[in-house]
Amino acid sequence: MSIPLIQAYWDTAKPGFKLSLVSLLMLLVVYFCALQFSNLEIPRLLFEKRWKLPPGPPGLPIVGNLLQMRKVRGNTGQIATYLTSLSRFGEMATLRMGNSTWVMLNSSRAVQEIIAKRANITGERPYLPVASGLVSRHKRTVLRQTREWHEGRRVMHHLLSGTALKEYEKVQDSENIQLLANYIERPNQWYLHHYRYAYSIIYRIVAGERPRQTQEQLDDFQRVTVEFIRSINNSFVDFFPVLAGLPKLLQPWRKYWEAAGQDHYNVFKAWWAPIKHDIAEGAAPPSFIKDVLLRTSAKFPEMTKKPSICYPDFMQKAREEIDRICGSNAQRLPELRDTQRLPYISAMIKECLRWRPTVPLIPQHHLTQDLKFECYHFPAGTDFVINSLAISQEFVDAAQFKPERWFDGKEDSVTQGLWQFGGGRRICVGYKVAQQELFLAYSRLVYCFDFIANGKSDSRQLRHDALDEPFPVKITVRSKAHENLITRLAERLGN
Ligand code: HEM
Repeated sequence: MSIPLIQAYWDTAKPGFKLSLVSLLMLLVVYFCALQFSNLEIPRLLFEKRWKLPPGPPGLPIVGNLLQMRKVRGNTGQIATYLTSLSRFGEMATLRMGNSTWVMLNSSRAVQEIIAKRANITGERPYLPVASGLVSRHKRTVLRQTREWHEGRRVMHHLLSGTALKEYEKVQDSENIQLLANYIERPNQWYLHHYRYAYSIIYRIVAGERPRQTQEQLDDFQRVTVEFIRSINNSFVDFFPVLAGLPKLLQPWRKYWEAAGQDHYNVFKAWWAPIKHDIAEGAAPPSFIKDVLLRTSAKFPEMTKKPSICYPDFMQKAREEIDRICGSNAQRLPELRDTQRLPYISAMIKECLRWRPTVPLIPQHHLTQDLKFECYHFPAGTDFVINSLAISQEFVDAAQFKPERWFDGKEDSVTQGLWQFGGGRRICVGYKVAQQELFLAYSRLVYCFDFIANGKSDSRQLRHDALDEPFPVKITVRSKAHENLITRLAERLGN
């Protein structure tokens, strides 16, 4: 309704109606203020003198820096500029995000000190009524430390590391051969193949069998995963969680997010139903779900990331390294057991993750106790955010893509010197699986395919969460011998 219309309506309204409307509005304001006070945020701010936080950019009253962040959100180039610019305040910078206080960790040292060394008090997530509540029904594992989270995390850790990891090598190998075969059949749909590769591995680990979902179901799964990731820190309400305490009638946003949550639930339920049925019938293969998940609750893996674009010079160097081991005439594919002998490939993976971080804003780590650190004093409730974009600029010649910078004997560990997988108690539980996946994908794609740009693209706009092609690239198989190798292996697997 436009302002003149509201004015006209107001002028003709009966005085009794006006009075009740004004009273209602006043009641709402009082209610909102009471909620703010009971939330402990306001008392905390009133006694702010006790606390000493790092400096940060000025913001607006009430919303703080929220609008600045919202303006750049969704544009990888702009968000990179904004987040990188926060380094001008030092190793840490404070952002007021509505009711929340974000302390951005702009240096590797700060992350090491706050997130890794003090993991016991920085391992919680903030309360996000929309992303965690309405969209995820408090079930997604990236969120708060409920009893379910502890159990889920313990089980996933057991599942995704140690000796279990060795057992997945076969799964990763065969799904990777499928990826290569898909590249030969439909090279222009490369981005879809990567998604299938990542999710097939997780599905096989969890369900113990190859996925049997239709393309439509797969698309739905990808869509809800992307929607969930986009919902994190997206709604205004997540920055003013007290609003979630209003009577439901006064929460106009609720309907939209509840519908999204229901949709996500339906998609997951459709995936889960056939496995559940097989287990009930005793026909399910040995798997994680059969052995463990039924006793806890269904957990769904987070979206995995795709290998990034490779550049010709580095591609050439990497290829020469592989050729020395696998032969330039397609004698065999690189294997996980070759990792130690292919340090350039490992370094290239780390450099891709540093150069264009796939997770620009690592989800907040919520402080559960007051913390004195160096000259600062942080109140419990502060959110620490690993600013991976700022950290990626700490390197010499940071703008350059230089795999060699990682030659320190720890090239094959994606968590050494890199925070792309987070840290502390919340470190990505799947990073070892991801590392193996990335190694197989990078080494084999570099070995078997040629990549050239297929049109203009801005390398700062990689659109990692895009559902269509994130950047234009033309892909051709390196030689007939490489094609034959892939086809032969795919046939042998019956893929
Ligand atoms: C290139 C691939 C990947 C990247 C860059 C990545 C990155 C991340 C990051 C940054 C976090 C948050 C860490 C923090 O808050 O400190 C995270 C959490 C998580 N990741 Fe990954 N991840 C990847 C692959 C995977 C895979 C393959 C799996 C599963 C097999 C996985 C499962 C999880 C889970 C369950 C969490 C939530 C952990 C928690 O909050 O307790 N991720 N990941």
